[in-house]
Amino acid sequence: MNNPVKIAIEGVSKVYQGRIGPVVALDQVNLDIYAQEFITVVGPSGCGKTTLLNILAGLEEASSGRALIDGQVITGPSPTRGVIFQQYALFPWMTVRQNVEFGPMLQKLPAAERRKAAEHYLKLVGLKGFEDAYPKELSGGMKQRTAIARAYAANPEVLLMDEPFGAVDAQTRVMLQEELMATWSREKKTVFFITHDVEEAIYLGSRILVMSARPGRVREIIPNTIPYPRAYDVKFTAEFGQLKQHIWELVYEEYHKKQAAE
Ligand SMILES: Nc1ncnc2c1ncn2[C@@H]1O[C@H](COP(=O)(O)OP(=O)(O)OP(=O)(O)O)[C@@H](O)[C@H]1O
Repeated sequence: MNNPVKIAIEGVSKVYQGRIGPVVALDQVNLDIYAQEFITVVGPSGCGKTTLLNILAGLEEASSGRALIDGQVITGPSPTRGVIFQQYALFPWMTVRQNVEFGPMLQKLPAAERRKAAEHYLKLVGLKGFEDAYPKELSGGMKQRTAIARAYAANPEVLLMDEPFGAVDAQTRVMLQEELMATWSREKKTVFFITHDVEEAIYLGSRILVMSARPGRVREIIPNTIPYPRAYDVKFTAEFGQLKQHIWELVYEEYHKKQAAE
């Protein structure tokens, strides 16, 4: 890839002091993520995916090693890095529009521009007409769409997504995947996207990071050369099938290592 390195993960390890002793969540993870890449991350449960994302978000500190963004060590959260979790974190006392305008408001954008940004992204995620609803009046999928619109509207350079579509129904999930890919193609953000779903990882990712069972290490990084924009039926091609088989085998192997260790 010719783009500059946007995020550098250099020898990152993380040890938690659990009640039954130390837990090594990450062990010497090294990875360069280039500007405008779409990295998807898969690996067995507990292999440290969320821990790695939290370190990139600046929500947790590495025990050793370091993570850098644009050459600067990450020391805390920043509006240039938008985080989307599986459980939509919306402000319940704000309407959909107010939630989406929150980032632009922090950035002190004039009211008219904030409104324009909110309208644009709410339309994009299919929530036009629900601007004045409160989160409690929305379905799970709609809440997650609001969370996504909110993250986009803050216009971050990097999107850190932790199983963002894990809690929505299958049809909504497909729509959100397509919308995310379209937004990424248009706005060329750098995306770090965790998923349990191997198909989703291949459909979206320009590279797929497979992590080993705990302690989390880089097991393999698989380039995905299927050209963008990818239509949904790309999933039925031979190239997709081969990637799927390879990644499944890796994940399956790691899953069994995890079972054997427990
Ligand atoms: N705050 C904490 N204190 C102690 N141990 C923790 C803490 N957070 C995570 N861990 C442990 O670190 C390991 C990695 O957790 P993490 O949530 O990063 O994994 P994950 O790959 O995201 O898992 P999943 O796919 O199930 O979401 C797990 O063994 C977990 O129990």
